[in-house]
Amino acid sequence: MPDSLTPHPGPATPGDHAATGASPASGSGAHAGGGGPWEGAGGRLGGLGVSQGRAAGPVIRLGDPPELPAPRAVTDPGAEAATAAKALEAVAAELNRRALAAGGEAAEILEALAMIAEDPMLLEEAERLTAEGADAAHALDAAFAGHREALAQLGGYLAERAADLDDLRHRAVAAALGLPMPGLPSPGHPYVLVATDLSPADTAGLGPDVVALVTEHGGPTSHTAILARARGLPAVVACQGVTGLADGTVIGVDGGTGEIAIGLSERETADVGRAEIARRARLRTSRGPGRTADGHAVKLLLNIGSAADLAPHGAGAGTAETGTAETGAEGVGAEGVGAEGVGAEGVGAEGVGAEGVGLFRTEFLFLDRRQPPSFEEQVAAYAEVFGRVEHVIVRTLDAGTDKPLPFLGLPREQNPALGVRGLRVDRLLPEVLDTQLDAIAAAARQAGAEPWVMAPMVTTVGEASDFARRARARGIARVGVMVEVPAAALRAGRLLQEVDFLSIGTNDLAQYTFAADRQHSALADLLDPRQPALLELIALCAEAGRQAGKPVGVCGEAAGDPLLAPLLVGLGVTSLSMAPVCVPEVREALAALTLDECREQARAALA
Ligand SMILES: C=C(OP(=O)(O)O)C(=O)O
Ligand SMILES: [Mg+2]
Repeated sequence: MPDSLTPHPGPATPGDHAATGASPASGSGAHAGGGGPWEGAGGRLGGLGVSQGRAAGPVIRLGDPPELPAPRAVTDPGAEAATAAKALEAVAAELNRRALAAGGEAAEILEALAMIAEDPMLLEEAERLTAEGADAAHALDAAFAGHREALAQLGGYLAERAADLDDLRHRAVAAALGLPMPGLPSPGHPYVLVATDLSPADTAGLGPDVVALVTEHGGPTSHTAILARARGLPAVVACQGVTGLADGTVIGVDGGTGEIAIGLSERETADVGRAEIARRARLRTSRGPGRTADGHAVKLLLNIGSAADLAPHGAGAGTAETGTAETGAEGVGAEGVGAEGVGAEGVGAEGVGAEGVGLFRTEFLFLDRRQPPSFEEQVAAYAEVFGRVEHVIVRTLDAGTDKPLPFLGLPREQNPALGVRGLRVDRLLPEVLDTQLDAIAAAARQAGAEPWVMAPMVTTVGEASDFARRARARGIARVGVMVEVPAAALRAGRLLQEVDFLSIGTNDLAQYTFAADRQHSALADLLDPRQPALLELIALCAEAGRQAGKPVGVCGEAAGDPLLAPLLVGLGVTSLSMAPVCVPEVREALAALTLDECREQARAALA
């Protein structure tokens, strides 16, 4: 049975988000597979691609930090303390000035940095050191070093923030020495900015002439990566040796694969620019089923909370794209939209032409209420979605922790994330699940649909088999479970003897694998879905699915990351379910690589 949302021409998608295409030297991101669209006579470097897209242009390296001269004999400690204070003031003033000019997210970052420069503890430490005989520059250097050390010892995400302090230190020392403050070059032409590490202040202050970023240090959660992604600027971090390139060397940067090609010709540079413009245009109109460059089908599905997350019925009149021969049995096209599909007028969810709904989070119907929704109300809400989308995976109520439902009257818990949540609510209130399964079955009959149904937070085989029995007893043909707990991943093969499919919730699976609260920003590095331990669990599930001949998808946020999607496919998952905005880029990312290349990425990540 084909699973589909009718593809239709929709509004511009958020894939078109960068200034790079506006610049003549800006790059592509066409992701034509293994190597870039360049020869690059000067060889290659490799790093970690953290922001999709390709660009080419001459390298300009960020100016070196000021050299600290030998300590001076101090005759007037008060004057040194005043110089140190003025230097910190000047740094804060400069950052605030740039914040005003930048606006938005960049302004917030610059203002936060200005506040660090104004931190009284920093000044007190510098004053203490001048009183002990240090000159202003050395006092500032030592005060920043102390703060930096404290951060670095905390490790992980906070250690990545140490670079912020280095940048402030360079600025403050330069100000104390009467040197110009180090900062971004403005050569008046497009260029690739290369640096040992880029401070948030620098990244936030980037002008439109920067077409790509490459740094020698940095990680996927660094500000460089986050801001580059937000701006759609191709970026590569952890690129060893890049600062050894001479200014003016023309390089090609692939922010997806992390490849740097050195010594591009004028023609190659122009080709990269054209390809990038074409890529962005393609993303805007991207349609069709998910598949790799060699035709391996991977369903691209949507995460929704209600029918309102689908485009209004009838909004996207017209030209449904027809399926093609390579689409295969699981493909989607005009023929995939039957009477039970989204309708002849061709409504694609948000116009992105996905192949169905991979995660219908039903708890949104239950939130913010004094009473649970009635049986009839539930039937109407589910039938509305089933009537508009042919392939829907509906998840039963996932209450608890971040989604509390007061009317359930669940007992207060010391540690709710490890308590009665998801399917576990059924232990206390079995009628909630029974009513919901009844409502799903009734809605399916009403809409003439065959939804797949899955349970959240399943931990044991016993839970899976009980859930499957109760769902099948109501005529629900395809029953699955989410894999969000390591115990479930470890028993994936056994679970698949009970159910028809698995859907991996990487958000919770990361939380429970790394014992790190998924909402805790200071633990973001632990929650990074690239962590090999998480990837191993995903691989276990995918392999179990392959052996059982049953689908295993991913519906956590990781599925919508175009840098991760190929890797997940390489691990063997069969579908990716994501927020609608993510679909075009993920589709594009998969289409650029063969299945073998995806597998190679997976092998490398696991290693
Ligand atoms: C998709 C998931 O479920 P939710 O984010 O709703 O907990 C997940 O945990 O990855
Ligand atoms: Mg979850």
